[in-house]
Amino acid sequence: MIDIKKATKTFKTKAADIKAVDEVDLHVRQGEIFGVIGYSGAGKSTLIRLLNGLERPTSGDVVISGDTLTSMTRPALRKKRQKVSMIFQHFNLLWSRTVAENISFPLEIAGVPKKEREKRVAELIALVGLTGREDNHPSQLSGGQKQRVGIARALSNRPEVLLCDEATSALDPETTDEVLDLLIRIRDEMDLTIVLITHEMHVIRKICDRGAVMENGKVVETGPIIKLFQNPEHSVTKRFVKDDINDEESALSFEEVKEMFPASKVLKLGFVGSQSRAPIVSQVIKKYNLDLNILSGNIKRTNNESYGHLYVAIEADEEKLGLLGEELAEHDVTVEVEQQ
Ligand SMILES: Nc1ncnc2c1ncn2[C@@H]1O[C@H](COP(=O)(O)OP(=O)(O)OP(=O)(O)O)[C@@H](O)[C@H]1O
Repeated sequence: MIDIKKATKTFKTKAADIKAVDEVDLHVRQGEIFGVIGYSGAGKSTLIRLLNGLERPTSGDVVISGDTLTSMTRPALRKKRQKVSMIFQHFNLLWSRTVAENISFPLEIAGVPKKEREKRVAELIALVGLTGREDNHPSQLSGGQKQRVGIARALSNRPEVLLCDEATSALDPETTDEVLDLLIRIRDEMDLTIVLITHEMHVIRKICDRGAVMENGKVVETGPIIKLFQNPEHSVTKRFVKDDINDEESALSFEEVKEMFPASKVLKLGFVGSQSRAPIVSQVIKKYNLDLNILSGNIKRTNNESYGHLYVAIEADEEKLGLLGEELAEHDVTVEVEQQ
């Protein structure tokens, strides 16, 4: 659906040439929610501006549903840009216009007749859950409601692609979740392709199907979200995952565990996929008649799977541990014996 082919964007400044995007190759599939994550200055905003045609790559191509943005005429690009819309961190609403008038604005620019505009605006207001707020001004709305107006406005011209630029960064966690749920719903209902940029890993975890990690203008790692979380390879990805998990591993003192359970071994059980919620561990423990103490754990949900780990102290000899490991491995639960 979207193909970014060896795209580079260099800004020439007095001091130096800055490669904000450096030979990026990315493919985004139709109907997926694709997340780009990176720390400040990684090149995310520049990448998203290449996608909406606001910047032209210095070299390389950006292709959206078969149209190469880099070789389109200005009028054709203007038309295409109506199909690639965007929502912003600070909403970018027109403060003198009402909710309905904000949503109607892109339709006016596109020359849609008044009757049709009114019908479309009413549909969109219902879709984003703002019925009754049509005549409010943005200043009368909460942050979450403002972003709903931003989303409705972005959808007015029935876009193929919705770009989200840190769209939830100014919202509290609960409102963030509501807006993310809305994005999932509109993707499902409208078969939209969504690309979002963020520095918040939980946003990626909660709604994205696949993602890319950027550093210094380059994509350093890409893949399905569950893979990025379960098995991060690049140091930047690892940092993001660690921040998200807020890992308690370091809090685990083996001295304390040894004192409490002198005859036990400490195991780290790793989970990925739907079995995380199934009672596999308790079934296997019962089967081998073992004693188990849970020390700490962390199971997280992505948009459609779970992953995480559990530290347990367990009393068992080598043979039983071997059998336990084999049986859990059959259910895709990994077992590591921690050093003591
Ligand atoms: N118009 C410009 N002129 C010169 N340098 C620029 C321009 N736009 C971006 N840059 C530089 O390109 C690099 C990438 O910036 P970009 O804004 O794309 O990163 P980002 O990941 O979106 O960061 P942030 O989250 O802080 O916006 C930075 O070093 C930035 O200073």
